[in-house]
Amino acid sequence: MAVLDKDPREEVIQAWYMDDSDEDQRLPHHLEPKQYVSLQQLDELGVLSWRLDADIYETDEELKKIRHDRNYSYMDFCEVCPEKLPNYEEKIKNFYEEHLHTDEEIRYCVAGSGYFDVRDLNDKWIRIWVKKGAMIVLPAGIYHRFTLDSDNYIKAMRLFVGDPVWTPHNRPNDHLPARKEYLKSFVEKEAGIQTVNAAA
Ligand SMILES: CSCCC(=O)/C(O)=C/O
Ligand SMILES: [Fe+2]
Repeated sequence: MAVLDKDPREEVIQAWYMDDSDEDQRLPHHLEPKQYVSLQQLDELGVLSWRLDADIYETDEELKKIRHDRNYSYMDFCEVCPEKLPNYEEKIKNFYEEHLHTDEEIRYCVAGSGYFDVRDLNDKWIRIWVKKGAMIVLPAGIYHRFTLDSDNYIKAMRLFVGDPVWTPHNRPNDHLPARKEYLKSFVEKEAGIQTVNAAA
């Protein structure tokens, strides 16, 4: 019997559908019963992920290759805690406003942990828990938000193609080309599947 190895990403990235409660945003907000979302399902939404060795990010060849292949020329760090992040309270509030960007949001958690929430195609919230070693890419045009978890600390590497643009476009902003392109990619995928089926 073939034994399937566990995907190493699952040790540092987990995702699940959220409940609607107004309780503290830093709690997990699982549905009852819990409903997990696979990395494959995230991939289908355009959310890419890797597991890297965060202890060696300065010399890591795997990170170097991802940056090279995807043209991530810009890099800095964002440490989210009151002592290190200027205007902490305002930033925390803004990160949790539902928004989109006109470019990918690329984050590599090198310490701590946090939640990136993304909307699925039925507009339901999926909570993505990233821990040390998790790198994720949220595609341009996806509605999302970020919050710390109850450990209250994350240090994330931020990557970007060229000069960074961090502008959040709060929902609703459906007229933006990035949003339209994001939604169009699903129509195209669907059409592609139908073309393959018709040819079979
Ligand atoms: C962990 S990085 C802070 C969150 C952030 O940069 C962002 O843009 C959230 O959408
Ligand atoms: Fe964002």
